[in-house]
Formats: sequence, C-alpha cells, structure tokens
Amino acid sequence: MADSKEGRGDIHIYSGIDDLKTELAEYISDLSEKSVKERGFFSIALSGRSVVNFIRKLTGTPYMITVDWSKWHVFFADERAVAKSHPESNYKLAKDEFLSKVPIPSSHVCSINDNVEVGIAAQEYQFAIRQHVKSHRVAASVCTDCPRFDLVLLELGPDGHVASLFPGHTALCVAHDWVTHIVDSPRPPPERITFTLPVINSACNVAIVAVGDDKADAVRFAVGHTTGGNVDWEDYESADADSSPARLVDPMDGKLVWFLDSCAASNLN
Ligand SMILES: O=C1O[C@H](COP(=O)(O)O)[C@@H](O)[C@H](O)[C@H]1O
Repeated sequence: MADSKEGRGDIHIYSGIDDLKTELAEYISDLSEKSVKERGFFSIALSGRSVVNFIRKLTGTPYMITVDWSKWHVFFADERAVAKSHPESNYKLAKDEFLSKVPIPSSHVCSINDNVEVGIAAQEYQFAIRQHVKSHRVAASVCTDCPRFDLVLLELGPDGHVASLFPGHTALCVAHDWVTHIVDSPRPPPERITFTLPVINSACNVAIVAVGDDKADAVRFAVGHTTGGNVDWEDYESADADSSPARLVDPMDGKLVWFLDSCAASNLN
C-alpha cells in the first residue's frame, strides 16, 4: 500500500519493493490501455539498469494477456554508446530481461545504431523518433515542438541524475535538440546518448523510480523536503537547480509520479 505526500508530482511510497513493482506494473498497464484507446498506440521510453527489474511484473499474469503489446512502441530515454551486445548496454538489459519476454514486435523497438560514433548515433536516433512522430505512433506536444511520449520511465541516480543527464552537465542546457550525446559521463561508460530535458518535460507521463538508502538525499533534493506533508520550499529553492537534474523534470502538460520505497523516501520528513 502506498503512502503519498505533498511535493512535486504524485509521490507514492512503498514499504516493500515488491509492492512498488506491483503498483508500477499496474500504473504502466493502465497508461497503456488509456493510450491505446485514445491514440491507438502506447509509446514508452525506458531507462536502463534497475528500471528493467522494476517492470518485470509486466512479464507475468495478468499483463501477458491483458496488455495489447502489439500497440507498444519502445524507446530508450538514454543509452550507453557501446555495442548492443555489451553488458553495459541498456538495450541488451531491456532485451534480456523484458523485451524477450513480452510479444512486442521487434520492429516496434527503437534503439540506437551502435555501428557509428556517438554524435552520429544521437542524430540518427532523433531522426528515427521524428519518423515515429510523423506517423503518429508517438504523439507531438502542442506546447513544444517535441515528441510527447505517453510514458518516460526514469530512475533517480544517487547523484540526482536521470537518464544520462548528470549534475552540472551542459547537456542539461540543450534546448532545441530532442536527443543529445555526452562523452564525459561521470559514471562509466563515458559516451552516452540521452533524451534532453525538453523531451522529458513534453511527455504525457513521467515516472521516476528510486529505491534504497543511497537515493534518500537525491530524493529529498529532487522532490523537496516535506514537513508534515508540505514542501519546505525554502530548502528546495536554496540549492542550484542543475545540481539535481531530477529537479528539472517538470512535465509542462503531463503528470509526474514518483515511485519510492521507504528507504529512498526516508529523508522526506
Ligand atoms: O547510468 C544510468 O543510470 C541511471 C540510474 O541508474 P543508477 O543505477 O545509477 O541508479 C539509469 O536510469 C540510466 O538509464 C543509466 O544509463
């Protein structure tokens, strides 16, 4: 059962990770059903590492039967510029742990070209997304000229990063591209491709997952310190915004939802 608190977005806190996974699967299933009903498609951008583990329940009942997987189009909120067979590849992790277990057509998975240098791969990925917007498989934002993904699923890093947007990095200031690349990631591997903030903030729904004590400070900083359900905005305003990229996630015409376990939420009150 989730506890919820005042803060930026809907904050759901779970005593156990299994409850979080159960609710996250239900949340994604509900969004999928709504998007397919309204648009005929469901566009989701996955993050790597633990996110794929958090959505694992979708590969079981009832979702294998109830979800219209044929209408899903899968993208990556970020990717490491490594071979897609490399253990550090977000695509490899998603394929091994999720995509190979659900009946999403392989042609509906949009991943990066791992045979070109990172800057070219970023341009090609942006072009591929643009084709999906032209074909309406991905909606277009009416607020910006960005794609409007039905769901961007992010995980909060211990330093406040989301996707491959790291604290203080110039990638946080990219305003006109949908996808950018970095060559100096503070966390290995160094070369990465990532959605920019305008794309993330143009999404219909953004969910940020954080689990574990090591995320507690990043959560407090990103969500804002709450005392008795009210955000201590003084505490929140005092810090530099780009010192926590997750604080810059604020969908213009969409919903932000936090899925936290009690450890990650432990500094919220
Ligand atoms: O490097 C990455 O990190 C983030 C967060 O994962 P974490 O293990 O550092 O908490 C992940 O969401 C992103 O896709 C990945 O490239």
